[in-house]
Amino acid sequence: MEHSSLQTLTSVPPSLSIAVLCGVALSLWLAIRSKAGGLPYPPGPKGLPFIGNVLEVDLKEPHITYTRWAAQYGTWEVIYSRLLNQDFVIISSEKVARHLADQRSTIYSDRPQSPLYKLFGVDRMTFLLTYCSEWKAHRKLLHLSLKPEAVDQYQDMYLSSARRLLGNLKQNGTNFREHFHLYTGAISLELTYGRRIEGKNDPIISLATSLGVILSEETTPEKSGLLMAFPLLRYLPAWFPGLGFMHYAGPSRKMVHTLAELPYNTAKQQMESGVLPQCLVHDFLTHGEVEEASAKDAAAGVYLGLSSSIEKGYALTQWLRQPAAAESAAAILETLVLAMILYPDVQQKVHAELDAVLGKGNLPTFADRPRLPYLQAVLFELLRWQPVFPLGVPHATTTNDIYEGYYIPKGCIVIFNVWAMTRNCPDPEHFDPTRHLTSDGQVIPQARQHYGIHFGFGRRVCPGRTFAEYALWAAAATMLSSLKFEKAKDARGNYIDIKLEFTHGQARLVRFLWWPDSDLQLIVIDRTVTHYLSSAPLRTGWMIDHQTSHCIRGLFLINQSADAGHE
Ligand code: HEM
Repeated sequence: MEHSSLQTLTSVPPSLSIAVLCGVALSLWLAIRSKAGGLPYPPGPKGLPFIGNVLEVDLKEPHITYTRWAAQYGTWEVIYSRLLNQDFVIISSEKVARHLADQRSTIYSDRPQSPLYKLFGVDRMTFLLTYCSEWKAHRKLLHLSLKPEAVDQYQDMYLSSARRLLGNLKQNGTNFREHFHLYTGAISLELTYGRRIEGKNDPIISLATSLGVILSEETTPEKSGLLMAFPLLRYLPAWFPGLGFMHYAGPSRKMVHTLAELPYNTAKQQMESGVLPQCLVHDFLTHGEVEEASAKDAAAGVYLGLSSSIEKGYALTQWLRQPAAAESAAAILETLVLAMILYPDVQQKVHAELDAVLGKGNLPTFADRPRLPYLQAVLFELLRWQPVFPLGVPHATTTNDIYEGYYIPKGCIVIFNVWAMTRNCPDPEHFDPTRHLTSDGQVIPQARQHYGIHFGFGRRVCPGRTFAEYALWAAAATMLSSLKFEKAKDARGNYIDIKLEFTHGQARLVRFLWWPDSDLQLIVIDRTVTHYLSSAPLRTGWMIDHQTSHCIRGLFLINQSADAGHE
């Protein structure tokens, strides 16, 4: 009997067996897709059995795929998709995002997890924690120092750091990206531990940078996927083929531990001796009523993301999906420079506003901020034009949910499609600050609320938003009060076109501007210096613009023949 059924099976033509298998797979797939008492998942692309929509997502620019889906599936602003075994909902409407994240915050405030977090020792960082009591303790602490009234106290710190940034740019514009990272990193470090750094050779920063390199090179979403698909692999030795990255797990854990302990303990000793300046750890020790371990981790979570990005460029933060303080703010400053070069009329208006309010050549203070609405609108427009987190930072659901008759399962990854939310306006690719202004040039009241989408949703919303806004404003106002950015010119004096290109972090969350290092791309002009002193030593890279009599310094190596021509 057995034999005959086997014979029957083997005698079936192969094409029929494949058809039967596909049929079974399809019914399984359809069964999976209509869960929870027959309620359907939100609309979305059908996808293939088992692998789901993996092949349909443009991995380089997933926000473009998701925005196309949002348009394709019409008025419904929540799209469902499945990548391998993982459910996703993609929300492309600010209203729905706020509704779910704010009003159902107990369901929508978890974070997706990876087995690599624990393996590499970063699982206790605030931004990676699940929605648990430990996370709540971190948020309580961070709120102490990052609430608007608290960050307001640091005005002098932002301004003096912005002036150092200006000095660095004037001194050596070639490394402008490094200056931006140093600026945002230094102020965040000072805010966290009250520790002033003068350069990237600070031992703590070097350690964090090395850690960032390990995490960036040895841990990738692909490796995370491997361990999630085959959890037992983590118990195999690191020499096992394909598991070489596990060699780095132990050292990484040690480095994270050192980085959480060392600066915290130093700050604590300074506190005991009465010399610790106002900072996060100062507030934690004075008012924070939580375990010391939580305080160390909460501080390290802010600090780790920032210091690693100073030199090696985004390493830690890309991989961890850390919505990093320094990295995001530095990326925004780069985009500011790009916008000023591509839209000289906008730059001219910013200069005019600054000169009218401050007087030409004077540096700003925060008292000037309310009188500079155009500059504020430029900062709002920067993030709308080129959001740093085009897909926000993913949340996950803690339980099943039903929204408008659609089923959203527990453990579903929730993507906030910030890109789509910033494209629903006329001519979205055009940089136009006046979108955020009334007809008489004042900032429209809703602009600030809409800007909030770049800092996340619900209980997970970025605790550093106000701090970031101060830091960006100080840098932008200080730089633009003195500097003018322009496209570079070739040897014949023609402007060199800039190719607008963005690149993504490994986790494809953060978009970075792509500046090919080899090209002479832009020049920075000190517009406060109108007379060139011939007695001053002529420095490589400086030249005079004879039309404006401005002193100009190339951000990249100035083309020799162009240089000679100007001199
Ligand atoms: C322009 C700069 C910044 C941008 C665009 C930004 C954006 C974000 C976003 C989108 C999130 C995720 C929110 C969500 O899950 O819905 C986030 C979380 C976070 N941000 Fe920021 N951020 C910036 C600066 C900062 C700064 C300066 C700090 C600290 C001083 C900071 C600390 C954090 C922390 C700790 C989290 C994790 C919150 C959690 O998971 O509960 N960020 N940020």
